[in-house]
Amino acid sequence: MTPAARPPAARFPHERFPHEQFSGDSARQPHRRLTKPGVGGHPGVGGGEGGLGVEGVRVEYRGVAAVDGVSLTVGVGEVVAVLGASGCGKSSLLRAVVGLEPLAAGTVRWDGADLAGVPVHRRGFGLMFQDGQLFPHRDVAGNVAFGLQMAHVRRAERARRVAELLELVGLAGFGGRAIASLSGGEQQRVTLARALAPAPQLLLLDEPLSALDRSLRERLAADVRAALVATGTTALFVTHDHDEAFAVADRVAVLAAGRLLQVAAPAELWRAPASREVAEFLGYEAFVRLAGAPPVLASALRRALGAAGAHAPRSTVVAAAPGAFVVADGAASGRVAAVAFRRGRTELAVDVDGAGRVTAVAPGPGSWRAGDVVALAVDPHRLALVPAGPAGPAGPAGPAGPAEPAGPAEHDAQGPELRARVAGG
Ligand SMILES: Nc1ncnc2c1ncn2[C@@H]1O[C@H](COP(=O)(O)OP(=O)(O)OP(=O)(O)O)[C@@H](O)[C@H]1O
Repeated sequence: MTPAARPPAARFPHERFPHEQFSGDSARQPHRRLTKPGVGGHPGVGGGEGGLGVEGVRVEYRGVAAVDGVSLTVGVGEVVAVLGASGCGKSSLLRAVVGLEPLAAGTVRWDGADLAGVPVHRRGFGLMFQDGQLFPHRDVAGNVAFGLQMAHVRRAERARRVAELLELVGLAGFGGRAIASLSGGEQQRVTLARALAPAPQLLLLDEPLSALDRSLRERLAADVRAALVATGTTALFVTHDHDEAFAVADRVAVLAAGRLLQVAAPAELWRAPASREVAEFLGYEAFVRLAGAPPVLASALRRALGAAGAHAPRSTVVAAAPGAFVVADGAASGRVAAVAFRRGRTELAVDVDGAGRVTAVAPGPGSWRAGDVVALAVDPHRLALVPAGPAGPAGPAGPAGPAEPAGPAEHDAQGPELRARVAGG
């Protein structure tokens, strides 16, 4: 049971969360088709009128910006994850969207209409939190039916809807179970079903899985996505977990210190981070400026990129993720600093001239020891090209200096030229 499954006593007997008061209109919508409209071509994606439009939003606490000029769209039926480290302003952004936080600047629109002055309960948005805040005295079905009851949906329709949603979240037959008898993961499934029941026009999920252990989180992230897709729900999903963001979202928005650094589909974000800051945040660990790198390393990276159809100009910085270097016959080499066996593969900390210390991998266990020299091949799927920093093509050899920040634009700040070069990489 999640620690905070019990709502505060002050909320009884009305059983109504201020942030979960659904507008009658949205709650009375007939159940949406269990298919997602327009997957991959959502109206509103890329700045259209439909769905959520956040423009230049700033949230301040005592004059200090927690969210600083964020612009973002979520198209109808689209799932966007806001990904960022703790304290970067994710929850503040979400609270501003739902109307719980005043805007110091900017606008929040739905279907093109400015929501300034529209109270929380009239926005038709739903919220789901880390702690599900389920009603402990209601059974599972009673919890899922809550929003429908508030909207005076008829009993038969309610029962049909509850059964459909419980099946959708993998809890068919759980309707009569007491909340206290459920595991943490099952409780979050109930919370999801309850949040989806009134068919909110936008569902905002704030770290909904972070109270669960990692393996459960991974499974549930896939199930959350499946449920959002099946119901065609438009959603903004806040998380600090990269894997979760990549598993759940159509597009991922990277937030740091209140600023939006990049918004892109998961594969695009991984392949073409807009800046070194984004790449580091995604876990890229070594940055090599090709011009000035040791020739052996530069040509090994070039060959790997070339094999994947990517062309790297001399000025490019190549970012390498853990596992980009593989212990195998290859042109590059390095000296082993440490060895760790991890579930079916070995990870070696290897010092590579020009790249610094990298995490190289080898299949299975091995007999490497610190000080050994190992040959390294390069896995192009763990490389990315990031824009060169201010030092430019004549920059220092070895690990690259800091790259220029990408700026706050919603769009991929990398620019069409470099993106075209990495296409297929
Ligand atoms: N009510 C408040 N008063 C003052 N400062 C606040 C308030 N709420 C948030 N902050 C500050 O604003 C910044 C952003 O907070 P926010 O909760 O939005 O970040 P977050 O990315 O959601 O963090 P986490 O992942 O840890 O929940 C933090 O520095 C936080 O301390």
